[in-house]
Amino acid sequence: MDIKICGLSTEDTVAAALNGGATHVGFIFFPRSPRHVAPQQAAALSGAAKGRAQVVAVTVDADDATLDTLVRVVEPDMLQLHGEETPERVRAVKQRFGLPVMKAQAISNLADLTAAQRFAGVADRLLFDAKAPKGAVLPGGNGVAFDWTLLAGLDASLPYMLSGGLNASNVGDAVARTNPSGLDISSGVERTPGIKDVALIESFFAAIRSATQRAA
Ligand SMILES: O=C(O)c1ccccc1N[C@@H]1O[C@H](COP(=O)(O)O)[C@@H](O)[C@H]1O
Repeated sequence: MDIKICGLSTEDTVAAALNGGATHVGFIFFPRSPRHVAPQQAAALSGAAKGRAQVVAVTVDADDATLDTLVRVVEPDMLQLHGEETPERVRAVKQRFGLPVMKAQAISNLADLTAAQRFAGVADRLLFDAKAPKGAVLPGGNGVAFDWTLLAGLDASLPYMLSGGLNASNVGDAVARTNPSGLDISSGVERTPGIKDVALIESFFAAIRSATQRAA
């Protein structure tokens, strides 16, 4: 199972993610987020991940000029589009940059899952996240889970990562209920918003290990 630790901003937490077995490390490029990093900072941090994990640049309705800079400076392996991007926009981004795209879809009901099917054959992967609470500043990273039972019977024509409110206490249950091809976590391994914690990252990986051992 792929595991993405998202919203990293320090060397020690990038190292903890990689040592724990992260297959993806995510950097947030959204100025309103407490996890926002400058492209040069992400480029420096992601050096440690080269050859060990995929570097994911997370953006929200970013324009071409912003993406041009990110792709040039950070050289990510994948773009995560976490805004209101349409299938046409996803197609255009893939064509312009030649990079795989993971499209986030906010989920609060079955209609949202149906809407996600618009990206079949367009995005390389989906990321199911909870719909942001009313008044939230961020479209993701709010530490809120959605009703995982909505995923039962999902036509899994697209691989997806499960995200939204995951932490060491609930990840075992999440895996048992949804059997996703990937997991994505941000605020569940933080001490305070934007401040990742090495011990919480280690606990998260330990919880995944015991969940997968139980399932085997
Ligand atoms: O984390 C952020 O600040 C963020 C900002 C803008 C778009 C996406 C963001 N994070 C993504 O949100 C999900 C879930 O986060 P959490 O575990 O519930 O805190 C994760 O995919 C991040 O990539």
